[in-house]
Amino acid sequence: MAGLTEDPNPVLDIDGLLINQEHNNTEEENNNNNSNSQLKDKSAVLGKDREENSSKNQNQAERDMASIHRSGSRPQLDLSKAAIEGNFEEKDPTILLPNQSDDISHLALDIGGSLIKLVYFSRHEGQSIDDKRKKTLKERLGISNGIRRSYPILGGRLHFVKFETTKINECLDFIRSKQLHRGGMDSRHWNAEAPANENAVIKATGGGAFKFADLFKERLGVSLDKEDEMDCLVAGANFLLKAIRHEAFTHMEGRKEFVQIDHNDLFPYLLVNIGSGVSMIKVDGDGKFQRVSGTNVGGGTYWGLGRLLTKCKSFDELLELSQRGDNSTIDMLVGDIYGGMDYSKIGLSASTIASSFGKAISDNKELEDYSPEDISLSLLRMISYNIGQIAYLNALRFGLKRIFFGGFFIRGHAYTMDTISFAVHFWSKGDAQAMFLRHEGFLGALGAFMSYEKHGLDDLMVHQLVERFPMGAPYTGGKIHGPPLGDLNEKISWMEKFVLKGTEITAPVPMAPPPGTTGLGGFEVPSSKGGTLRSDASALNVGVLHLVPTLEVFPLLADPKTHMFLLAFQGVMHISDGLYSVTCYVIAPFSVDDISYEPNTIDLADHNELEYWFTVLSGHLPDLVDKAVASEGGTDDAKRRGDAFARAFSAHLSRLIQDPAAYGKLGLANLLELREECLREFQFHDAYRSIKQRENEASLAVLADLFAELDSMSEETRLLSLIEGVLAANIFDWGSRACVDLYHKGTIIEIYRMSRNKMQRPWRVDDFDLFKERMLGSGDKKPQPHKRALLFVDNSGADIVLGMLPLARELLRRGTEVVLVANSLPALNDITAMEVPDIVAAAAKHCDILRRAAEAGSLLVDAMINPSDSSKENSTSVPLMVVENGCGSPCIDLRQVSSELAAAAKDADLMERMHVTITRAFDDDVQIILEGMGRALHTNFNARFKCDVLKLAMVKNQRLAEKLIKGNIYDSVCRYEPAS
Ligand SMILES: CC(C)(COP(=O)(O)O)[C@@H](O)C(=O)NCCC(=O)O
Ligand SMILES: [Mn+2]
Repeated sequence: MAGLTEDPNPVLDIDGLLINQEHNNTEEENNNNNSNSQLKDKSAVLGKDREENSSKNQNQAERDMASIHRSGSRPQLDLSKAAIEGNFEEKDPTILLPNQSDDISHLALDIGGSLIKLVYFSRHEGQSIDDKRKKTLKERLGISNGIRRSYPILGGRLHFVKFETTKINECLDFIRSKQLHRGGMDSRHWNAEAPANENAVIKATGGGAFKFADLFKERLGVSLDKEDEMDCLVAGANFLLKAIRHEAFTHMEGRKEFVQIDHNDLFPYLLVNIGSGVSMIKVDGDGKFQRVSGTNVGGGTYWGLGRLLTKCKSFDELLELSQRGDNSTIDMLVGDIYGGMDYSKIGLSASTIASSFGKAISDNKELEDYSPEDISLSLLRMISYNIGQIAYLNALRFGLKRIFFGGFFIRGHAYTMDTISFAVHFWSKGDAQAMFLRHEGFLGALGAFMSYEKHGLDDLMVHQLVERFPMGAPYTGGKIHGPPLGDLNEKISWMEKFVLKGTEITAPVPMAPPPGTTGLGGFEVPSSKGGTLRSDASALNVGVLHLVPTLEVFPLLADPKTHMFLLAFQGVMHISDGLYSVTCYVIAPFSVDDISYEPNTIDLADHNELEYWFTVLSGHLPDLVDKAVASEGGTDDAKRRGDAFARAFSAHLSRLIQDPAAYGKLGLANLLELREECLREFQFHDAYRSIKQRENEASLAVLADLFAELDSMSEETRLLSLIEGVLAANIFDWGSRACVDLYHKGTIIEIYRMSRNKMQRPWRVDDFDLFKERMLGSGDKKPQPHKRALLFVDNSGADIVLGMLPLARELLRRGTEVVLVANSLPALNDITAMEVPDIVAAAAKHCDILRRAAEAGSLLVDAMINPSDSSKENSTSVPLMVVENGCGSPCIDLRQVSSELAAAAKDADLMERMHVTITRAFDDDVQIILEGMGRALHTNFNARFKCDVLKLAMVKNQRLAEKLIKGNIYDSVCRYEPAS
């Protein structure tokens, strides 16, 4: 690559643009001061560019808006026929939107003795724009529009909210403010199309469904349709255990571990629901269960006795007291009886509780002489152990190995869970396992929701559910969680108030010490006791469940357990060249549960890793906020949102450092995605917009020269040069602190050149020779090119323009169809699927191969230079296509990708005919190329595929380089793995 790296080609120098935004600002200021003539010259070029770009920017802005709508983050309101309901004089009257169909909501309730639990559904259909590219792509990939089912859940969200039963009026206000009681349901059927009606019915379970029926009728005009509590508990638990990936977990000695439940081996199990009282239910299948036992000593007992004995005002206060208690002052321990010794013969340590509250009989003390903290702890342990023990005995009675505990007694309280686990472990001698559920308190409400006919929930599969944790969601509803949040403005005000109050969600949280051990001797104090107890609000670790029926598992993930379901056998058998070839019909919708794929490479269960990445992300925050605010014009509104975003994201980090498993299993990819989602929540839809645009323009300006140089090379030199180009250009990464620091030191082209100069082989991971052999063969043997290549592209600017596009061009030249796979939504400076066609169109001006391929892939619909050409259907080239990947993150979890991408991963010709020849797997025809740190290192580094895969990335973080490849920052990874 002599020209680009050594010769100062004049074309390369036309863009002296500095890529750092702050740097540009400084540049402009310097110009104003006339203090730097060199910079002044550059600024002149900049100014001209800006004028020329203003109309382009406008187009871009329009497209961006389209993309925003597509993300579904800003539902469009249909205000036609809007009317104020009730009293016009009222302060905040309810406004009815009869024609609003985008956000229809449906509701089910579980009204218990102490808490009301609500599950409600809001529809947010993605407003996908079906442009010509998409339509042609759908035809080509054989994607039908018929994925939609007749059920109402087409895409929407399930929300989980709770209120104290004593504050039922707040609950009613909440339902009214969100119009949840007008969800369009006739007497029994849940019907999204039905108009709001007078005889609306809401499904409800729990004793309060009877007690408060009149109040609901009076206040909301709705009837409560009562559902059996046990039916609901079981339906809710079965749904959660089947549909939510990280729903069940164990909790021992302060450690939470998620359990992967095999759906084929879920039943039978024991469900222990700890509410005011306790029910124990043997569950044998969907709708198949039996209440086998229970105990009247439950959550109500703890709260009732606790209130009498300590004068506490709330359940949470009582629980909080227990954190600071010492039960040995009041419980009689084995050591008290045996003079401080263990009763080792029967395995009881000195600290085992021999008799709860037993010391009170011999002490000459009154109630006032015991501390409320000690009483609370003693009571909590007494009740938790008792429940654990009875549960185990029932499991033993029916030969059940698994016991799931739910109900709001647990409240995510680590000490309670440890105590129950300890009892089960102790009495079963480790044979049975106590498991807990993240949605522990919502089993009944979910079950009530599922009792609507045709709710569509039980059709959903794990990969169609995405859980998001917007700020405010877990805190919504009732005084204990703050007011119901109506809009962004309210959310921001609430965040501001929250911080002013100095409540724990934003307070700096000390790094938790590594968990200690309890010891096996007996009922010791579990180690999770102590430290700060989170408020009930923040302990409600459930997010909003997004139901996305279009998501699919990436079909090329390899897994030995993956099985295809043979639906019909064609019975054709023929012998050719000594090979038996059997053709059969196959439908292969394998379930994600069969896959042992783990997207994350870095395990954040390692506390050192967790601490490191949290520090890195906190460090990025100020800079990110600056970029985000600038991307929205730096207005006061943007600044306020920027501030709220920073607070919200810090609050998430604080929450997660305290309890890393709070939102489910946590990997680095989840953290990086959480940051993007949090930006979107505060309506920053593309923080790096202008940076991306500038880098694209600078790179496109030198592309023709790059093509000319590449074309003058031999096939072998060119292939090496192309891979070097991809690795070198991956340096343009605004998510890496080191790289951003580097951008202050030079122009795009200078940095690109420097990066190319450092590309000498061998790279730290270097499978290039293997890749070359697959591409070019060895000796006289010329291999068959892949039929199709999927290129997972990463960053905008040089990365796509000077790295991935030239590689795509090479593959096209060799007769391989190319699919560029790009993000659905922005993340850092990653290119999105929406932006790629413009880049391709600009590049196609310099290159016939790209132009013909883009035409063949219908990419040049609007941007085509010669409109008459674009109608030519019979292009001779293999096509270049673009698909969105279904994500808005710098990483990719291949268990949940867009249906477009899934379709592109299947061999279109063969799959269309729905048959494969088993002598040759269709996957052999496909090759995938994963590019960038996020997609090839942080995630998928260890993933195995059914097809050939090339993983390319520059490592832009010193710690990751040391850890993953025993190398250094800026080392390169070129990993080639033939189909497995
Ligand atoms: C966010 C990223 C994964 C993006 O990398 P890319 O996929 O663009 O190569 C990467 O920039 C990253 O891991 N950054 C955080 C660490 C750091 O600042 O060094
Ligand atoms: Mn990136």
